[in-house]
Amino acid sequence: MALLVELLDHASRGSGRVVVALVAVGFILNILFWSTKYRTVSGSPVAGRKWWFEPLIFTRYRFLLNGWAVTRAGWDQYGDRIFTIARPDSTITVVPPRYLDELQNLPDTKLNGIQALAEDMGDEYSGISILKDTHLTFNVVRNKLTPKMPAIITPLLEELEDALKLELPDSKEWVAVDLGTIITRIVSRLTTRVWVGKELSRNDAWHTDNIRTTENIFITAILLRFVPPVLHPIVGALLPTRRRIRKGIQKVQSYLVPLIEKRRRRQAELGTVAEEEDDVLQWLMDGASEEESGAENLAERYVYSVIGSLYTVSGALTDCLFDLAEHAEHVEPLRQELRQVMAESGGKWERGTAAKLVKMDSFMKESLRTNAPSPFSQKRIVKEELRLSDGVKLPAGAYVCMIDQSAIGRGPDKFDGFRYAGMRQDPGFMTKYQYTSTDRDHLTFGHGRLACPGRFVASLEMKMVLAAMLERYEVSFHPSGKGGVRPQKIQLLELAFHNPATRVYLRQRTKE
Ligand code: HEM
Repeated sequence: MALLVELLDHASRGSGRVVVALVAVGFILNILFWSTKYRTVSGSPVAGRKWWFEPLIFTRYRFLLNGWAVTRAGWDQYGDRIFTIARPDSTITVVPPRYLDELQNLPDTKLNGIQALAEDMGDEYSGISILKDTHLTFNVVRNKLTPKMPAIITPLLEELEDALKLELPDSKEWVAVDLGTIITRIVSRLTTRVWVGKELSRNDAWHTDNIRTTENIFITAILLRFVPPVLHPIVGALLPTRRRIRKGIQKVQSYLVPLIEKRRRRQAELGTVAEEEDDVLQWLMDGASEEESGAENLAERYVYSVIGSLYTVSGALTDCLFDLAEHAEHVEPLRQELRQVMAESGGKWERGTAAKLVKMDSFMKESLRTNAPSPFSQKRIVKEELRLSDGVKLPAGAYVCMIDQSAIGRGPDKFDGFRYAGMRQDPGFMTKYQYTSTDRDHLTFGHGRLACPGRFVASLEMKMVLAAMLERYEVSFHPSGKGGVRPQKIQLLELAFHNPATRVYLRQRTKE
């Protein structure tokens, strides 16, 4: 945590020794050892290059410090054609959204999504390469967890109740809190409950170990992006975070390996899976290939698989709560909808409750539209040369992606939390504008064959947490409960983080 906070804190001030030193070292190494991992479409223009003769090294480091602005400039200048983004570690290719339909469902042998994800996230140096060449987690989340959503409502609510008591302030006065960290811990508990059960969801050390390991994976991935790929074996070997990841994995294995072995022994005795063990870990165990099924391998796989669930949901939830604080006019209508929906089910959260929270769904979608975690979507490695419908060729070995237009502010300017609720009143658009729906203008969950399989669970968990927060707390950026300024996110490369120094004020509501 300390290293992440340090890195982000320095980055947020735009100077600081850490970022300046890293940029300087990366810059020199890049001049000396430049190499690129990915091929590009010949003749495609480079986004953010100030003059045609500007050495590309400057464009690369402009992207590192100002990636969102470079992407925006690329979109504005070349949006409807193929262009490239020069990252410090490689050059990637941006294809326009008109190719979405023909690219979205191509098989892994032609366009590989998990390879692009792994290579962006530090590959073998962070250890995430263990996920390459397998769809185990994807299949488990899509085919097992999502259909089981009605069954996880009760355990999630029980876990949430306990987590709120532990993590949130018990005060009727305004109290300053680090909401991002609190929400990460709450989401870690919810995720653990659904993935491995109650024994670990109530284990504080488990959450700390998991969260720290995930942070070290992120830091390793980010730091490697500062230097050219030819140096990754050397820099990767020297990074202290890499050793910390190994230690973290060993800790997670020390919890999960005995659990997996215990389950296997019990299942051998009973000849069946106990009801309380019907969870994500069990489905991973059941679906694993021979090579994946060793207890240590499964435990390691768990760490990398859960990242997609933990950080995305906690980031999106924190944004929703910040949006509630900033656009407080939405709070009462959201509470009113919640009261009405809960009254219809006698105060109980039922199978259909989440779907009835149309205003909340809309608020979450608007929050995701205006706070997308990255301007890029549909990231893929081209495995064999592709000829597109208009004759353009994407070479094998290219990294291609699309721009999520809303992420770079090319959607409506104003935040309107009920925009999508309004659009859904037209019966033709009832489902098109749900939080979990994806299309060319809403790519934050991806789109097509590989679209995020966990978005339905994400939506359910987020609605539960938001409902609890609306019922029990007021949120503000100012200790008086009014006004205050929402801090800017920290942007580095194509990533955006909450500033860890951000404090939000919470106050318990008096019961209605
Ligand atoms: C707001 C929350 C979330 C966001 C914004 C998000 C976003 C994404 C995106 C952009 C992708 C890549 C899609 C593509 O390549 O086309 C993805 C993939 C994935 N997500 Fe999510 N996600 C979220 C929550 C979750 C949750 C809660 C889970 C698990 C329960 C999950 C599990 C996965 C998995 C397994 C993949 C596939 C990785 C692979 O290709 O194997 N996500 N997600």
